[in-house]
Amino acid sequence: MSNPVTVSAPGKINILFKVGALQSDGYHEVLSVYQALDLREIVTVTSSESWQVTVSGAISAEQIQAVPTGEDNLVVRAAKSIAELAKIENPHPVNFEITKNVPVAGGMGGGSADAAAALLAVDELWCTGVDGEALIKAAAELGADIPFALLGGTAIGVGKGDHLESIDNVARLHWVLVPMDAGLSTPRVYAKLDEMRAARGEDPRQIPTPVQPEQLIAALKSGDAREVAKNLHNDLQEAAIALMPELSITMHAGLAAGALAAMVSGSGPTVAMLAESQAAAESIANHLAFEGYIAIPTYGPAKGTLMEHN
Ligand SMILES: C[C@@](CO)(OP(=O)(O)O)[C@H](O)COP(=O)(O)OP(=O)(O)OC[C@H]1O[C@@H](n2ccc(N)nc2=O)[C@H](O)[C@@H]1O
Ligand SMILES: Nc1ncnc2c1ncn2[C@@H]1O[C@H](COP(=O)(O)OP(=O)(O)O)[C@@H](O)[C@H]1O
Repeated sequence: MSNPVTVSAPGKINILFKVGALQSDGYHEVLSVYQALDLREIVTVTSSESWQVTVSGAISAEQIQAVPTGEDNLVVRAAKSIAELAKIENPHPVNFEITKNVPVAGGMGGGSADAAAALLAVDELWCTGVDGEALIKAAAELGADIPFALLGGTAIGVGKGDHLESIDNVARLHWVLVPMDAGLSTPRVYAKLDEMRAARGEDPRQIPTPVQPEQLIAALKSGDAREVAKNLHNDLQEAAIALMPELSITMHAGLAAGALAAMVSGSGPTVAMLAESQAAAESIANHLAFEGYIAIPTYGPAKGTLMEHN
């Protein structure tokens, strides 16, 4: 029996998210400025008699129950893609213990982080030696956000969000995250955006390719959170708010509590609020908690997928 392997991977926010044209495969061309956050998922893998997934963590019991524990969990699919890459016909079953710190179905890539951690952990457990490029390709096939969960830091993603270029020397940003009780389905939010675009006479298949956000990149390097705040934008936000109107109330509560800006994270419904400093993030989180919100202060950029001390 081999020793357990533990790997951690970060949740993310999209500091900027532009949605271009709907493609024939049902995906949209996007431009995403991702930032990995210091909120990490931890996945421990052990050889087992059968495939098993257990989920625990700092998030609510309802959220934990929303995570599938069968073959449809991304960690099991990740292991099977490693087996395929390494040409292992009858892979030895794996027990996965997932410790979640990222809100579920919140637009923060928690499932993608679990998958990224599982790819690395199973690769190590089975000693397959699948190399970096093959691993990244397998990641992209499992989900558009998984290559970024492997990479971490701050990066621009184009294509489906999976063609990545790191942005170096990004100053630390302090965020407050407010998860909602219910989740939003990613495909549903994209479909709602297409519907809203069509209703105002835009053809969702003819949206121009998003341009490089030079001003945002300069602001990220300058360390001026106020400049970053001016350049936050998420094309999916209007669709997420249309599906869950109370998001506007949460965003206003964040601004009233002192946030420089508030936006829906990715496909939502988590709201990400940018703070001027760590002290400001803690103060905003305290104000919001007093009003009954769950509010999590954190920061980015954080490291990508990492082996923990095994
Ligand atoms: C919106 C974003 C922003 O980072 O993530 P979340 O905020 O949900 O975490 C991503 O684009 C989601 O990435 P991810 O959740 O990995 O997507 P996938 O599993 O590959 O795809 C789920 C579904 O989302 C839609 N999808 C995803 C990516 C993309 N570029 N265009 C799309 O239209 C498709 O309907 C697809 O079937
Ligand atoms: N390991 C996993 N963790 C969370 N969700 C998972 C996992 N595997 C599959 N899922 C499914 O993926 C959906 C999206 O979850 P998640 O990645 O947390 O959110 P988002 O795509 O909004 O960032 C969930 O509703 C859940 O059913």
